[in-house]
Amino acid sequence: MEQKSSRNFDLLTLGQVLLRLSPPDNERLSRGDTFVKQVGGAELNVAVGASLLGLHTGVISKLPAHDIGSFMKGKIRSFGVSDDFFMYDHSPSARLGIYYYENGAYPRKPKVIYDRNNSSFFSLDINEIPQEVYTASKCFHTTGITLALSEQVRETTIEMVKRFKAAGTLVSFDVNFRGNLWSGDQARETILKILPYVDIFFCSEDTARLTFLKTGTAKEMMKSFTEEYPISIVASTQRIVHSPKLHTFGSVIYDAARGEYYEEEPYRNIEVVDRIGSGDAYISGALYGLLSSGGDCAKAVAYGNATAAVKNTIPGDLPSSNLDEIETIIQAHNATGYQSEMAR
Ligand SMILES: O=C(O)C(=O)C[C@H](O)[C@H](O)CO
Repeated sequence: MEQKSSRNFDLLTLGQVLLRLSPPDNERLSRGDTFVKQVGGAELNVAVGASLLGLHTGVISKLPAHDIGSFMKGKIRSFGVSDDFFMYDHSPSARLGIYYYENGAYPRKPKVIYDRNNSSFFSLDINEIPQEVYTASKCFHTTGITLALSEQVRETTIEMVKRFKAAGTLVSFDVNFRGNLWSGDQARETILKILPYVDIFFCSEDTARLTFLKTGTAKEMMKSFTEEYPISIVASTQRIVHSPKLHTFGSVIYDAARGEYYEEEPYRNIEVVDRIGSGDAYISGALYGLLSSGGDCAKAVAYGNATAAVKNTIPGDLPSSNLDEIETIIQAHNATGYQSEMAR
């Protein structure tokens, strides 16, 4: 796995930053008088998680040039994530994407309502992205959410993926399939166009089967991506939902150059408070593991699993663990097998 040490950033992510509005406690979206403001967006979540672990990260995005944009910018900076590559929309109709989230409580499911169409990010054009971005970072990460947003954003993203790859940047991509943004067929058709440029690929077993129509075991499917495309690393997370508030989380990583799979005992009996963003937290930990070690997949599994497991226990989209916390949790996980013992 090649890393260019002269690059200023370890990780740049591309995506829409979203304002999340949730009624407090278990109140419903259709009732109540108050919303809690939170900050989200899959690619921002990854940049925040990796920054808290110690990587130098930034987000490439487009925000409205008004107070709501400033609120987001302040929040993002407070996590040490750079706004060097923010573009601003000065038009009178500039707006930030919003999503409304209602917490679930068994047997009522959680609810997501997007209000993001035609927000400022949707006008992101390849010509407004500064050329220096393509050589600014060791790794570039984006997701299927960004590709799903609009034709304009899709074209910009595909072109950026190609330019980052051509500039020698490691390209990381998470399918992150959202059925409320596009269909499986649309996702497959689009993502297959960028897989020739992807180095690190995050794809769940369900998505491999349902979206990419793969068959076989989870490990066979992971390997098959690397046989069809020049992908170096495939990571797949696994979640078992024992009850709405009690989950098991683990992952497998396949290293194509070594022809080896890496996995560890999963985290069991996670007390889930808010699972949103835990997949992104996993990616932040896995990329930290890879980028801080020159491609050690065992480290990626350990840091990815621990960062995701902890995120599940915290409200909001963003990870909040620093390196000390994650390393303490990894040590406890390895030494005592506490989570494993509890399940036996
Ligand atoms: O759903 C989206 O598009 C978001 O980006 C909001 C959340 O932060 C994201 O889903 C978590 O992965």
